[in-house]
This record gives sequence, structure tokens and C-alpha cells, in this order.
Amino acid sequence: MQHANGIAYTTAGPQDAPAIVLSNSLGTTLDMWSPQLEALTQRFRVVRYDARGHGASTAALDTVTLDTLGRDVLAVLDALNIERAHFCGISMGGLTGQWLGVHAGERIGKLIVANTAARIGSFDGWAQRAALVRAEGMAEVAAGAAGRWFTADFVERHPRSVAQMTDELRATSASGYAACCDALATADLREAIATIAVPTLVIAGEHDPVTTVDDARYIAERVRDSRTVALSASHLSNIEAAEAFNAAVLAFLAE
Ligand SMILES: O=C(O)CC1=CCC(=O)O1
Repeated sequence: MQHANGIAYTTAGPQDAPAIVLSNSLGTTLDMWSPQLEALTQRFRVVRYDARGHGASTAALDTVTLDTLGRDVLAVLDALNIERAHFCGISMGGLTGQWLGVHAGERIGKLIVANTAARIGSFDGWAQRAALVRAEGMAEVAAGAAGRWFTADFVERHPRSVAQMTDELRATSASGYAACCDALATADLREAIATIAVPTLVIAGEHDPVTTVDDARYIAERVRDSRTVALSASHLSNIEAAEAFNAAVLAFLAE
């Protein structure tokens, strides 16, 4: 694991291949991309990183905004001397991707934003969640995570994958998680995304209760060079519908 400005990252795949950066969701780590690694490293240099406050990232947590999360990606690209990379982010990572499309489009080849929205949740909802984990730690948020992240059917059929993800969430630093809740509380790109000029794929989960198919449509209707695909999955569609997710990403990158 290497660090750039306190952001932990790792690379895999051929060094001279085009790079793709993978950006995790709230309460997960770069390990969430394991189901994508084999497929993507056939053709890409895959750069995974732990979002600020998560996993092995040690970056400061005083005032974290969406701007901070976006600039963290640029710091990783700079550390690797990568001028331009594809970017695939899920949920909070997808919001980070939209920020990059708006503010640093010249650094992004193609953009994939999955299970995300231009504005996720509400200020009050995120403020309450941040206060909860700051006061009481991760237990309550982790207890409800399976139902936010996966369909009941997936939870029943894949208990080990689900437990791995919820254990990881339970182990997430409460202050890191809360700092990212703060960022989500104020992140609102509903108007700004109309300026995104990067070719964009918007992936939705048909059963996602957090960021809906309508949220995906909202993005696609405003980003001029965009297409959408809806997968039979809940929120963490890269895990629940890994094969279809990989196929959609690879087809888009091959266009
Ligand atoms: O609430 C959750 O755990 C789902 C989620 C919202 C933003 C994000 O990245 O994950």
C-alpha cells in the first residue's frame, strides 16, 4: 500500500495500460472492488484507493467536503504521474466522480458513476448519522447496513460476502465515517453536472433504496454524453451483480 497526502492506494495490472481509478462507497474500503479486479486488470492498470477517513487512509479529517474527496483523487493521480485516467466510483465514490467530471474533466478519460445521485440524502439525515457515530460508534449503522446495501435474496444466498462487508463497516473509524457524512451533507451537484463533458456511464440498481433509478436518470438527463444501465441489484451493485457490472463497465470502456 502506498500513500499520497495520507490517501492509501494500490495498483494492479499492466503498468503501461490505460489507468482506471476505483472509488469506494461510505463505510467500505478499496477491498470492495475485489469482484472487479480480475476482469479489469486484463486491460487496465487498476488504481484503487481508500476514501479519506476509511481503510488505511490517514489524511486529516477536520473539514471534509466533496471538494476534499475529489482533490484526493487528483493527489493519487499526481503521485502516480498519471495525466488522465478513467474513473469508476460507487455511491459516495460516484459523487466524487461527478465532482471530477465538473472540476477536473481534463484528468478523466471516461466516467462511470454507480448507485449514486447528484445529491445523496439530505443535510439533516447526514448530520444525524454523523452525530450518531460520533457519540456511539459504528454498531447501529453497521446493524442496518445489509438492508441498505443488498437485496434480501442476496443476503440469504451470500451470507459470507455480506458479513465481510458489514464487518468492514463495523471496523471503520467512526471519526472517518462521520467526516464523510459531513461531506455528503453539503454535497450537491444537481446543477453543476450539466457542465460535465466527459463520456459517462450511469449504473443504477433496480432495487436500490438509497440512490434510485430515478436518481440515475436525473444524472443521465443532464450529462450530455451519457448512457444508463440498470442492474438487478440493490446499492452495492458491483458486488451483488458483479458479472453484469463488469460487463457494463468493460463494454462502455471499449466504445
Ligand atoms: O447509507 C449507506 O450506507 C449507503 C451510502 C450512502 C452514501 C454511500 O456512499 O453509501
